[in-house]
Amino acid sequence: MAIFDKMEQHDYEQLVFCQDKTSGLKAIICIHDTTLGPALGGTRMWNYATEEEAIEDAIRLGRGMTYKNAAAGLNLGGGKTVIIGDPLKDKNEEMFRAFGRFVQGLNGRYITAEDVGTTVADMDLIREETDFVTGVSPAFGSSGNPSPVTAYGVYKGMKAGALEAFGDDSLEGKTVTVQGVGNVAYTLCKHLHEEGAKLIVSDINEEAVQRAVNDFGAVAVAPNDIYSQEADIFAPCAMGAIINDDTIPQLKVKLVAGSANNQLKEERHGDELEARGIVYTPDFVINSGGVINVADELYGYNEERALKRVGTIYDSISKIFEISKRDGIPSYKAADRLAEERIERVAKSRSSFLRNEHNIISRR
Ligand SMILES: NC(=O)c1ccc[n+]([C@@H]2O[C@H](COP(=O)([O-])OP(=O)(O)OC[C@H]3O[C@@H](n4cnc5c(N)ncnc54)[C@H](O)[C@@H]3O)[C@@H](O)[C@H]2O)c1
Ligand SMILES: CC(C)C[C@H](N)C(=O)O
Repeated sequence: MAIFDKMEQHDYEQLVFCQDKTSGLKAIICIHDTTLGPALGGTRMWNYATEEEAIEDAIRLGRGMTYKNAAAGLNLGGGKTVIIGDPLKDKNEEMFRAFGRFVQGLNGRYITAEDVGTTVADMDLIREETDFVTGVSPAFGSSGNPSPVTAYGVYKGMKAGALEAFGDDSLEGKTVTVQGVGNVAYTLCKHLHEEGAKLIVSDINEEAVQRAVNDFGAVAVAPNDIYSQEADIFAPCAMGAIINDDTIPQLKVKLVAGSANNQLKEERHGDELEARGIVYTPDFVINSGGVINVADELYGYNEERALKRVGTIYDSISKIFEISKRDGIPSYKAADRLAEERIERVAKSRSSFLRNEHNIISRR
């Protein structure tokens, strides 16, 4: 793998490889772009089959955070970490503390939080070693687990998507297929159930499926059968690249709206959804509730302020559909444009300020 070629392709700033023999830590921190501010993005722990797969995930996710933070109007750049290992078997205290020391070594260029496979308890361990972590226990004045807030944002964004797809933003009576009923999707299912939606769920974890069946009357299907269900909305809430050549022809829905990062395997899959008349709510906009919530900690966490801002995901998704129609481009491109234009504007205006400008870290 030609790593510098890859970094050059999408203009990545920095990849940091972190190794600690005692704890077994093998982590890759990707800092994609810090034009808007320090790179904020979660830490994913996953049992990657190869190191190449881990690097690929880190860089795709890191770039996604640049776009997410920019589109959300945050003064933050984008980055992400992947830790190679099984989150159910390989975690230990020393691992997260060693990771925290690596984060501290970056002196604020990167700020971490939760992602798939990591929890508030892991963030508390990281906090023992660094100031640059969010999503730690509320007892430390933090916002805690970002997942329920992400779910609230996805719910709001799904309603905006429903308005576009069905001409009405009510989800009552709609059938929603949910792929992966983990931390985010469990709360999403709760909102959908409360509004009167019917749920069809799949997960590779049988316990997670059972919980959704028991708590929300969801119908369970096998993981590979989730795409072909007769439904109105598909909510991908597990891993990325699930909108691809195999899955698109199976979809019978009119709307794709879920929390997973990097849902489109390639950009052309966004074009394909558009061509088939399936409305797509861009992933990094609809799932930005968690990062908006943890970013609020950098100003001294205020729940009311954070939730109010997360609620505006409805308007952001609607705005993307407007740009999409105005410019005659698919929604994923409209979202990219929104983020890229903001980064360009800020980069231009910054050139007229002094180097020690007002920034989020200096205000902590
Ligand atoms: N947690 C957040 O605040 C947040 C914020 C933004 C985006 N996201 C993204 O949302 C997605 C879900 O995050 P989460 O925090 O809920 O993670 P999670 O690990 O709690 O949940 C993911 C669930 O997906 C299941 N899963 C994995 N592969 C599957 C497959 N092939 N088919 C069906 N189920 C499968 C897992 O068993 C798990 O239950 C991830 O892509 C994550 O990056 C999360
Ligand atoms: C900063 C975190 C809340 C990041 C989150 N896992 C996301 O992908 O947005």
